[in-house]
Amino acid sequence: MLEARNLWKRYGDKVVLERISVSVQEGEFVTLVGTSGCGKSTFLKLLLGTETASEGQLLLDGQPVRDEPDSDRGIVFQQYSVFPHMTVLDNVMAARAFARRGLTGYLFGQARREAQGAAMELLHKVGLGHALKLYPHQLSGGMRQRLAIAQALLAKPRILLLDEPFGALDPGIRADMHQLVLELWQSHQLTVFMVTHDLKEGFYLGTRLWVFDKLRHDPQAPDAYGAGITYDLPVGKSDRQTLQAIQADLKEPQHDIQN
Ligand SMILES: Nc1ncnc2c1ncn2[C@@H]1O[C@H](COP(=O)(O)OP(=O)(O)OP(=O)(O)O)[C@@H](O)[C@H]1O
Repeated sequence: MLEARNLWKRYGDKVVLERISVSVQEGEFVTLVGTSGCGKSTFLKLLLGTETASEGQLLLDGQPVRDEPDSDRGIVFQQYSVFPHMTVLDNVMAARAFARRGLTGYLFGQARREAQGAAMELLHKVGLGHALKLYPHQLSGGMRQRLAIAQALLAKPRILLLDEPFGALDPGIRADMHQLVLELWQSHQLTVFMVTHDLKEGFYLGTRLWVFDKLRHDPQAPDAYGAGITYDLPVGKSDRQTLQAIQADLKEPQHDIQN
């Protein structure tokens, strides 16, 4: 589904990412870990299309990733900007209106009713059904991230990008959010890329874990070399394809095992 071919990203003389060649299948849940500043968010921005590669190719279904965000890709940041003067429901609807019509867009009539129905359904799914009329300042950190996830999912993306979405949350709330993300990953058939500082979280949530680190280092010129993917590990037990294969096996008639 997604393929990076010898991908490089530089900002001026500073090499941030180098020589990244990797491919990802639909339905994988990739977690990204690495030291602070090594380029994990930059990689997500390349996937989102808000940054372009300095060299190399990034392909989605064999085509270059479009260098602007579109409805294929939704993103959730650690600090999400919501409109403080709008309710939870209106915030999600605004995300949809903007995605469709740009910053000056409003929805009317049938389009508005449809958007409202879809937003309410999603907000129930992420556990904010009781909070439709609240304003952002009335929400807890966990509720705000649920709102951000609903906003990202409203356009029905195939790829969900999560940039340390739970970094600021208490451990108990994080556990709830992990369940929510795993449920949404399966029910929305998403391919997920999630940056985390928490290796345990990376191992628990992902089907595949990438470690970003510098492949080579020059102490005299720290910016001369960028990070690559130094480890690419299969992790987790809840891989959807395996789950589906097991479910399909269970539906098959029992075979004779005599020979
Ligand atoms: N627009 C930019 N212009 C110049 N340098 C940038 C820009 N964006 C990021 N950088 C630099 O690129 C490097 C990688 O940044 P990035 O945010 O991708 O790291 P990260 O691994 O996500 O870090 P963290 O874990 O701390 O969030 C940093 O040194 C940063 O200063």
